[in-house]
Amino acid sequence: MPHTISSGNSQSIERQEGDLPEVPDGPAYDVSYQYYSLPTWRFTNILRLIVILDGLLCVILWLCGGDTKYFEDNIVHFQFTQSVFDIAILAIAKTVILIIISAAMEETSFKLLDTPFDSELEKRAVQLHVAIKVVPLACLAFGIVKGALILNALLSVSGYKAMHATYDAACIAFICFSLLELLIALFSGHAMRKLQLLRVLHQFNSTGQELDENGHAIHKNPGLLKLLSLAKGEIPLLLGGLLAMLGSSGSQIVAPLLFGKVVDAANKSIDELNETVLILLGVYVGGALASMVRAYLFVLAGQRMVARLRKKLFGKIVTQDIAFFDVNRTGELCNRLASDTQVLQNAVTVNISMLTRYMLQILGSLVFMFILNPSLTGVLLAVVPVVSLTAVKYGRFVQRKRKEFQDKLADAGTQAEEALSSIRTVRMFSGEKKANDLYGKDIEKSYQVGKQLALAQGTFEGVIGILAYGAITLVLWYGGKLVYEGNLSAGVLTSFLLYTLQVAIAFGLLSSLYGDFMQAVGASVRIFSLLERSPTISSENGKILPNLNGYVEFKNVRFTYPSRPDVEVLKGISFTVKPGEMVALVGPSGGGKSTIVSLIERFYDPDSGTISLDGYDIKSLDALWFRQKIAMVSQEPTLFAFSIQDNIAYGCCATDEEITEAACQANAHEFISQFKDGYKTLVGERGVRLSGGQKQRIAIARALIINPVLLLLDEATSALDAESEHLVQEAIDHAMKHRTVVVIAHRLSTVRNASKVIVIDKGTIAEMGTHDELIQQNGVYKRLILRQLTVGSVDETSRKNLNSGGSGATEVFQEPKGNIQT
Ligand SMILES: Nc1ncnc2c1ncn2[C@@H]1O[C@H](COP(=O)(O)OP(=O)(O)OP(=O)(O)O)[C@@H](O)[C@H]1O
Repeated sequence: MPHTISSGNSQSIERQEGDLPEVPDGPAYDVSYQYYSLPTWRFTNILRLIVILDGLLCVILWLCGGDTKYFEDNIVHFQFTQSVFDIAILAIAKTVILIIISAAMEETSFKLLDTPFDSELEKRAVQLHVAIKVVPLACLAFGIVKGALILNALLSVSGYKAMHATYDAACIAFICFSLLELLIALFSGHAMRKLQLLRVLHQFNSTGQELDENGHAIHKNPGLLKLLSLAKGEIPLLLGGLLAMLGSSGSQIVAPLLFGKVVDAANKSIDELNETVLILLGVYVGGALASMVRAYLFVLAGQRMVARLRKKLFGKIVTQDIAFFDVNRTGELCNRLASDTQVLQNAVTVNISMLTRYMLQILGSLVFMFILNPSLTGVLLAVVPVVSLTAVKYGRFVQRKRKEFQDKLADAGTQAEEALSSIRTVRMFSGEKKANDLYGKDIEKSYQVGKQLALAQGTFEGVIGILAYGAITLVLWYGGKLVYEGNLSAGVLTSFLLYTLQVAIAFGLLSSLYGDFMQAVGASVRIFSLLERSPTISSENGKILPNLNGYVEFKNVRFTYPSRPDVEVLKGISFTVKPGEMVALVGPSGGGKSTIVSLIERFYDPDSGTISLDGYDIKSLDALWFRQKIAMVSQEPTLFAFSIQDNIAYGCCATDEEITEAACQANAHEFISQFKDGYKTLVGERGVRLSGGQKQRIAIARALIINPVLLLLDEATSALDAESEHLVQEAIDHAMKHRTVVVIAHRLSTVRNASKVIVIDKGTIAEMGTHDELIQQNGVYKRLILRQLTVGSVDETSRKNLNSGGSGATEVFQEPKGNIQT
């Protein structure tokens, strides 16, 4: 496979296999292919910029000289000392030639870096280095001769009529620029030798991601093409929209011309006036219809694209690892789905359409203006770059301020979201004032930036207004002068002014588009980084076992949360759970019990060691199948805003009978039947509010319905009322039967019945055995139980019983409320 070695945006040189440039010393990482590029601000680009300015300036100065007749005369009756037509043509030719030579020279020098002894290349490089100096030198000589002859004619030839001042300026500009270009070209050899130092190595891994020098993936701003690739499916709609746009822009371009004709016709006859007005009306109606079709097709394409993008993006987000959700806030992710996609929709469809429309409008208007009056157009062209450069420069500043403002507003939004989503806690602690103060502070910060934004935006509009209206006034004055001198009709001046306004408005709108595109670039970086992110824990293509007994084994498992890389949470955990056993995890808070359960669910993979199910490393099993075989009932289960029936059948497809059966087993059928809509009752904010015990029982039914081989339980510590607790406990006891169970135990009755109790303390197994064995050991477990008894409601006799260490101590834990909250 040939490797592309690109030497800048415009050139690329094919290299053969084995020609890979050497990778700098550093860590070993997977580099699939690599190429070099050059920085933007380098010798050739600076030279190109100068020659383009040279060409533009000479042509503009030539166009600005005098009226149409003067302009025509100096082409048709060309005289060497009376016209700068030759200078304008030479300046354009020089621009084109120097751009071509500089590109070829850079490409040749680049190739020479990798094949330094290629004599053909060396010869070509010498020729190009000579040519890049000869061209400006020849132009300089020409300019000096012409300048000298003009000066001579001015000083000593009688009857010589001086040229228009802008023509003299064109001649002087041509000489100065040629000299400057020659001076720069003298350094071409030195600059090309420096390419070796300047070139930047780009390297990519096998998935096509660019890596930095340390081998880490770089997230780059996607290019316009990549952005457009999002709208690939909408190409027919967009093409239709573009066609319609040609029609609507065409009508806008022709309209001012007809306007002028109406003014002129009004000075001639009523018939001509009627006829011209009718044509103008026809053009306007046609344009409006085309606009309608354009708007419809573009908006439709945008809507289709954004709907597809949102589905794809959500699909990507929802399949990410749990570790991803530890570091990305839900609010931010929802924001990407809602507003980033919207920004992209606008950029890829509406903004692109606007960009094309305004460009067409500007170009078309300029062509018509040039046909109407070249010298008036020249005056306009001289001021347009000043206005547009100011607009772009200042526009960027305003854009930065706007971004800052939006960031501050987003901070305030997060604050509000946090307070409102935890409104019960806020109310419980009378935290309304505190929440209000926090939100108020953030809003105040955004307001301060908002004030600066208002000032920047106001000044921006003022400055651009002064410049734009100044330009229009200048054109008006110059056009008025031409009308006054009889060189222009009032109708043509009217058309011209309307075109000027059209160009000014289009420029203004173009500069506002810049901000939209920048916003889209930001949004697309975030969206593409999500679309291209592959979860490290793959869900599919693993082994599916025909039978599962539920034998779980942890072998020296060590684990650190990716979001907290400096703290090792599990430090070498090993234990087994045999089929049908109930193993209780107990221990002080923060010890790592929930982490063990998360690892069994394969929310995360361990850093080292293995977790196996029936002797198979769970990493080798198909995660989708595997998760169907285990179920988790947590302390505070989350129910979705669906019907009760859909909540119970969330993890599988089940018949109504199966759902009812599961609900019966979970002691939930009775209370569900009491609702007016029974199993169809909606749960959540728009539906019924369920009590903690009811939620738990629905969660148990949800777990039971998939008939899991392995049941994971986090016992509720919240105080359910006695009746509810009894019902929940009964349901749990029922669910545990004939299953392998791992339970984070908070109840003494659970640990007492457990086949094995594992005490987890600071990421290690502190003790392991049955309840009775651990009580005998007089260690962490016993201390936990004693502490519980100290704060619990068990009487003094019971504590003495326990302290005596006798197995009879277990009897005291039959207290229904006696749990071992840790
Ligand atoms: N998603 C996470 N990201 C980073 N650190 C975490 C995460 N979840 C837990 N931890 C940290 O891991 C350690 C163990 O937490 P874990 O929840 O497993 O303990 P636990 O024994 O279940 O505690 P508790 O009984 O209070 O629920 C704690 O220090 C905790 O702060």
